[in-house]
Amino acid sequence: MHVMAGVLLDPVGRVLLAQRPPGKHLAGMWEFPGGKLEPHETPAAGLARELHEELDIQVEPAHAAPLIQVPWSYGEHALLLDAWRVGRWRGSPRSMEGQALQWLRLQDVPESLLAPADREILRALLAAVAGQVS
Ligand SMILES: Nc1nc2c([nH]c(=O)n2[C@H]2C[C@H](O)[C@@H](COP(=O)(O)OP(=O)(O)OP(=O)(O)O)O2)c(=O)[nH]1
Repeated sequence: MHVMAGVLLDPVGRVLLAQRPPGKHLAGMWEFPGGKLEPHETPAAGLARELHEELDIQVEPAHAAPLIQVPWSYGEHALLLDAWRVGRWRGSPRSMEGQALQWLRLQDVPESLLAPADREILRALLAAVAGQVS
C-alpha cells in the first residue's frame, strides 16, 4: 500500500497536521494530510487529489517535492509512506472530512502526537530545514 502524505509548511515555519478520526486505524493520532495512492496514479497527482479532497486546496506538481519515503509495518498492515513537501498551494486549508486540523511550529511538534511512521518524516523535515538555514 502506497500512502501519500503532504507536508505543508507555511512561510512562518508552521506545519499542518490532521487528526485521524475515531473508529479508524490510529484513531486520535496526528498525521500529515494525505491518503492511499490509486492504481495508475502518479505520486504527484495522488498527493494533489488527496489534498484537494481533504483540505480543499490546489497544489501544482511544481510546488511539491519528495521529502522521504518511510516503509512501515503496523502488524499485518504494511505500507510505504511517501512524504512530499508542499511549499505553495492555492486556497486556505479547511477540514473537508470532519478531521481536526492544527498548524504547529515545526520545532514544537511533539513526536508523541504523531502516528509512529510520521516521526521519521518529522526528523527528516527538521534536518532539511536546519540544512537550509545553516
Ligand atoms: N494519510 C496518512 N496516512 C498515514 C500517515 N501516517 C500513517 O501511518 N498513515 C497510515 C494510516 C493508514 O493506515 C494509512 C492511510 O490510510 P488512509 O488515511 O488513506 O485511509 P484510512 O485508513 O483512513 O481508510 P479509508 O479512508 O481507506 O477507509 O496510512 C500520514 O501521515 N498520513
